[in-house]
Amino acid sequence: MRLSAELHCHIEGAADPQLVNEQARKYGADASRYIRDGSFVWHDFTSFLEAYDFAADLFRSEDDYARLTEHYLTSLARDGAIYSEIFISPDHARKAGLSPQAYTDALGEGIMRARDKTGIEGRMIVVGIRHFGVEAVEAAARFAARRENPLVTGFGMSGEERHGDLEDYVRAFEIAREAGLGITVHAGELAGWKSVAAALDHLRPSRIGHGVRAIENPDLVRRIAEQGVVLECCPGSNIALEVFPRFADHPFPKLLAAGCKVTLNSDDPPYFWTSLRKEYDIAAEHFGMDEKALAKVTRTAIEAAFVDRKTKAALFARLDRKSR
Ligand SMILES: Nc1ncnc2[nH]cnc12
Ligand SMILES: [Zn+2]
Repeated sequence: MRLSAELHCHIEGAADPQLVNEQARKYGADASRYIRDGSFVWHDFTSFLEAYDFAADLFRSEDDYARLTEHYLTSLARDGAIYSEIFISPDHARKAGLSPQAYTDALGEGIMRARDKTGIEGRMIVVGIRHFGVEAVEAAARFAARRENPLVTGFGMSGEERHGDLEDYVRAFEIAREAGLGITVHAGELAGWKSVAAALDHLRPSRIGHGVRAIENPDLVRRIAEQGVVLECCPGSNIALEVFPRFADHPFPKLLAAGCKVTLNSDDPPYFWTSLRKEYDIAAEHFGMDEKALAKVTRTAIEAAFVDRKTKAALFARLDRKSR
């Protein structure tokens, strides 16, 4: 089996339509506006976020979140994943009626259960939601910085990239950095190369969520390669959201050829009709990558992981055993 690792998946966005329908029944909600014929319904980024927020609101108890995480990571491991970082959103939990601490501990419990069953290692990246505003993102950073759950190892920001000015979010990222958390930020997905440059200038992340629209500026691509910034690429998501028209137009192969560190990720898998395994298959089919090149992508992900050195060494040992 091909081994893989994932750095970019929003846990609320990993709940498949069947599970969301079960949650809707449990809480007496009507999901028919957002799920039809067993598939999520949306037509652009704004309506995607609406469907996402609706589904997230149906995860309300500690048990809901623990089961979601256990279920997602167990299926990921069955597809060959040995490591996964999930984006977690205390704001979504609070809206659903759960405290950030209870939410994080429940997700941590799900991670541990999946590890006990399959051996997959998991960590959490707290994200602030950009369009919820600067105050909310700073509050998420302060929560992450307390590091009350040891599996929280990173901080990031997702949401509507076209909202607000990145410079206004500097404080949030400084709070997280001072706490020793790994830093990543969504940029260069819905907005162009300038958004990626601004993220590097102001937030100094070691990784960028997406970042693919850096391709619009060759100097920026060179900068990313030279600085060793890791791109969390999500090709299936990009095609579904029409960031690029076809896989043949996706810049992944060009970024790789330019020396950028690239990884493969599923983002919000059922919304974009994908999975981590499908992303690797897409790279094989559309980007001409052989198994050796895909194994290198997995190594890049482990190298860039927000995880302690000992765990990282154990993950590399698993990859080495496989390649012998
Ligand atoms: N693809 C995406 N971009 C920005 N924010 C998100 N939140 C969940 N999925 C996202
Ligand atoms: Zn994302």
